[in-house]
Amino acid sequence: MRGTLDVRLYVVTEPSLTPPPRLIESCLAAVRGGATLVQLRDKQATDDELLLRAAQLRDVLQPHGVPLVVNDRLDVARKVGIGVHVGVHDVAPVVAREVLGPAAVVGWSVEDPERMPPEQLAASSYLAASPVWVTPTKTDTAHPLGPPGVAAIRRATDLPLVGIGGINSPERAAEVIRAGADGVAVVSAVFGADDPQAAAARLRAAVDEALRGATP
Ligand SMILES: Cc1ncc(COP(=O)(O)OP(=O)(O)O)c(N)n1
Ligand SMILES: Cc1ncsc1CCOP(=O)(O)O
Ligand SMILES: [Mg+2]
Repeated sequence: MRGTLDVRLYVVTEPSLTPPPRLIESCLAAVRGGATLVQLRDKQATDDELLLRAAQLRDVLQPHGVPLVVNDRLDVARKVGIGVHVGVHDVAPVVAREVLGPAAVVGWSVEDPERMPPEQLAASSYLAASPVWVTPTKTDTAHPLGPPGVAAIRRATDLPLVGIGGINSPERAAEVIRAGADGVAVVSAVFGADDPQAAAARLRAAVDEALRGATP
């Protein structure tokens, strides 16, 4: 594993699949199945709702040693004492790092391997190759990178790297790892499954097996 952050199975919430009454239960099921990192991604919640959900999730994940990251919202991350994931159209990793301090998890989406300024890399805890494949879960994405795009990012940095987007099977998860990623980030493959724990376990097993075969 590169770095100290465990990104092997990163689950990202989505209000239509993890509605508020089921949010905590769904995330805990994913963790029981082997999720190593959780992102609270909710663009519909009010500020108060997001703050409350973030604090509750932080508290239930903490005994499992699974870090929580909030999507986009640096203000929420700062208030709740959690990490943040930022994309190309959000605040830059250098800004997030300055606000959250050296110990925080700061994740950054990479949509183009040619656009990875060293100062942003230095401020990031992990990178997400985004998207690897087309996905119905998020349609306003950049052009899919495919496994070759993941490999190009891998050649440019040693930071922990996940692929996200369209990773809808253990086979695709393994393909992303074989391209050079350290883990996979998924929404629907876990939270859209009838049994999120079992789905997470299958993905995690595929990631672990592919990692065993990957060159160190
Ligand atoms: C792990 C991970 N990777 C990529 C994204 C996408 O971020 P972004 O491009 O900022 O898009 P939104 O999620 O904000 O719609 C992500 N959230 N998480
Ligand atoms: C949040 C996000 N960022 C890039 S693709 C994506 C959605 C991934 O969803 P799924 O795992 O269901 O394809
Ligand atoms: Mg964003």
